[in-house]
Amino acid sequence: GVSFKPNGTVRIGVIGTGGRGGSLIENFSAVEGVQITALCDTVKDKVLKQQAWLDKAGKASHPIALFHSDDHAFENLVKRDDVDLVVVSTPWVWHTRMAVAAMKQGKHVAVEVPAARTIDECWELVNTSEATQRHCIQLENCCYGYNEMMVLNMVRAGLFGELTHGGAAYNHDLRSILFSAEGEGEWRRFEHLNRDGNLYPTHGLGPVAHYMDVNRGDRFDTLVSMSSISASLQQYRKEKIPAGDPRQKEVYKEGDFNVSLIRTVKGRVIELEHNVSSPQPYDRINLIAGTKGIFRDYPPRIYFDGARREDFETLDRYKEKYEHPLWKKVGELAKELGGHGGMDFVMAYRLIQCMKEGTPPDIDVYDAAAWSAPGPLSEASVANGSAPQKFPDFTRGKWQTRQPV
Ligand SMILES: NC(=O)c1ccc[n+]([C@@H]2O[C@H](COP(=O)([O-])OP(=O)(O)OC[C@H]3O[C@@H](n4cnc5c(N)ncnc54)[C@H](O)[C@@H]3O)[C@@H](O)[C@H]2O)c1
Repeated sequence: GVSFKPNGTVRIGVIGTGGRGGSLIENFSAVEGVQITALCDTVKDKVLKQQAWLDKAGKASHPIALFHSDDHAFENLVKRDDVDLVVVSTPWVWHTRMAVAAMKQGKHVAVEVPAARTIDECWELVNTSEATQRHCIQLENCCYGYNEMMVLNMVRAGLFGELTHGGAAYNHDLRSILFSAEGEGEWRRFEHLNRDGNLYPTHGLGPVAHYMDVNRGDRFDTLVSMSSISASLQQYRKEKIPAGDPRQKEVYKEGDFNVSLIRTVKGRVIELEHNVSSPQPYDRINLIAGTKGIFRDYPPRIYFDGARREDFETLDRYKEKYEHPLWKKVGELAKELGGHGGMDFVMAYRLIQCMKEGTPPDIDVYDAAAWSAPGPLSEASVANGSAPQKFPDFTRGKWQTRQPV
């Protein structure tokens, strides 16, 4: 809830200029009043490629500082006095370290998902953000999707009545990406070697947490989790990767399908799934239900108590009234730019709006910690026969008085 000095121009330093970093650079630099002033990656060519893109797009009228000497070059980027906001888009093991370094140098930081991989890292983010009074924003773009924002509006208008349960997932067939020779294939498959749980909880969970005012009137309390056997990556590898390839020797601990149940302090329940290994269509579930109705996504459909028909209907007849004002305002440009159907630009636009006005962001360090925590908590539950795990109260009691987004 900490406001800060408004920024006329928001000067951004980006750490990690790979696939996602490039897309974030494109979306942030499309927002008026943004300057990308510094770029960092361990691969020099990736930094140069982004610099060339900014140059060609006419967005490099100011000098851009480049860092690519080694794994710790980011420590020099975060020290610069021409950076207001640091964006972190690196492999997961680096997220917390980089976010903490940025805040300690007086910068707000926007970090890719998940912001943390362990409960200790979650606390490190919270403690550092509180001590430095700098914001740690988790870049959860799915909170800015068209359906998610419209449904949030409908929840606020009371259409679903008292909320009782939700559903969330990251079900995405990443097999070819996990075995690719570049990009995420260089690091993401390794997360499957020694971990078994929900490795990527925030895309599905963030929007449901917003519907339920988690950390702002309610709070995640307990989690139980179960994982299936690990089979699909081995099968895929057998079919697609040459016999002598060293990857044939890898042993994957991560089960193909992980399912967790989260109970909130107010007694609501969220079912949370993770599956990046099986052949399947993309699905974040995105379900919210209450005493008056239910919405579920993929495909989007809605049902309200008292409807004459017994089946779900589409969202169409609700769009005029409930389309979110942010989508009304920048939706056309967002769709033109295209990142994940436009949600990436809406997120960038909204975050820059907060940075310009000096107002607290929609997703703060308490959300970053609570939405990332199902990663380590599900691992602990799976390792202990699905035993319940308690969420720490990262807000230290403030969830009871914090106002909804
Ligand atoms: N929100 C979304 O929709 C979305 C989509 C894709 C990826 N992501 C997230 O974005 C992050 C990056 O993913 P990606 O797909 O771009 O992966 P990537 O492998 O393409 O990019 C990561 C980059 O980080 C660089 N890097 C690694 N260690 C570094 C260090 N110490 N200092 C500086 N740079 C370093 C790598 O060289 C690489 O260029 C991940 O956390 C991923 O989960 C989010």
